[in-house]
Amino acid sequence: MFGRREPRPAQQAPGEALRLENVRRVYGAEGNQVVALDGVSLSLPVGSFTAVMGPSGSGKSTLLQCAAGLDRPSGGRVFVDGAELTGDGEAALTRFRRQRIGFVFQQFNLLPTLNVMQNVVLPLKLAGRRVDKARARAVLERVGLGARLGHLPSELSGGQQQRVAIARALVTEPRVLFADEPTGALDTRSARDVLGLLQESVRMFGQTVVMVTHDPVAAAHANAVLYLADGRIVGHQTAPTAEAVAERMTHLADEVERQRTMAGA
Ligand SMILES: Nc1ncnc2c1ncn2[C@@H]1O[C@H](COP(=O)(O)OP(=O)(O)OP(=O)(O)O)[C@@H](O)[C@H]1O
Repeated sequence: MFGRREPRPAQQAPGEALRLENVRRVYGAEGNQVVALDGVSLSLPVGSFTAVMGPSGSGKSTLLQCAAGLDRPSGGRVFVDGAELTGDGEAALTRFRRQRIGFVFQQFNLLPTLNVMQNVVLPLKLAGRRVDKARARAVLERVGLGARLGHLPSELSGGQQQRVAIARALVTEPRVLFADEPTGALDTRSARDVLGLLQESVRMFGQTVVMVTHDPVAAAHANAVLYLADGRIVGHQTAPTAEAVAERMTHLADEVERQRTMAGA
């Protein structure tokens, strides 16, 4: 449970980057509750690239936020690289996040008054870590922005801004990189670049990536797809193709609709 004070020994299998045990998230007060996650358990190996898909409202963002320590589950446990996201209050959770988690948002979330280099080294500063500018520059070169270090976010395209956001997440060498609709605000070509970068970080650097997406083409860049419906994992697919993902999503939407109709009948 969150709120546990005693550190616990690692519960995970070797090579496991992320583990969720029966995670629940219930929003709202008694009598007016929404069950966003209804007992989700999963285990993802180091170096895996997983896409999370499901109909709107199925709990994808909630899953990502709970796994990344941005939100607290109502029940269940989350382990990142063997360590439990313990709940000694917000400060401990924030520290955990800064040390172990990278997060990429749909809307980039760069600080507008800081230039590219300053944005990228910010997480190191916040974590009280040594700011290694040479390393930050190397990461920015890797994402193709080595020549834009002094530019403000407003001077970059959406795709470039997202690549800065990815560099900012990678510079801390996170155990898991979470991305919530990272290509949702991008044109097709920029989206392809960003997905290529995520793939490269997995293939070349053994990064573990978990990405929420609505787009079957984006999901096909992952090694596996997890399907959510009504807060539960209802399917898993390896080596996905865009066509297979689109077909599965169509069936899933039909099935959810059918079950909701039956529940309301
Ligand atoms: N802060 C909140 N308060 C109350 N209910 C919430 C809150 N956040 C999410 N929910 C509800 O929890 C459920 C899951 O939401 P979530 O945003 O995780 O779904 P999603 O699959 O990411 O949806 P989408 O694809 O539309 O972004 C939904 O029914 C949503 O209305």
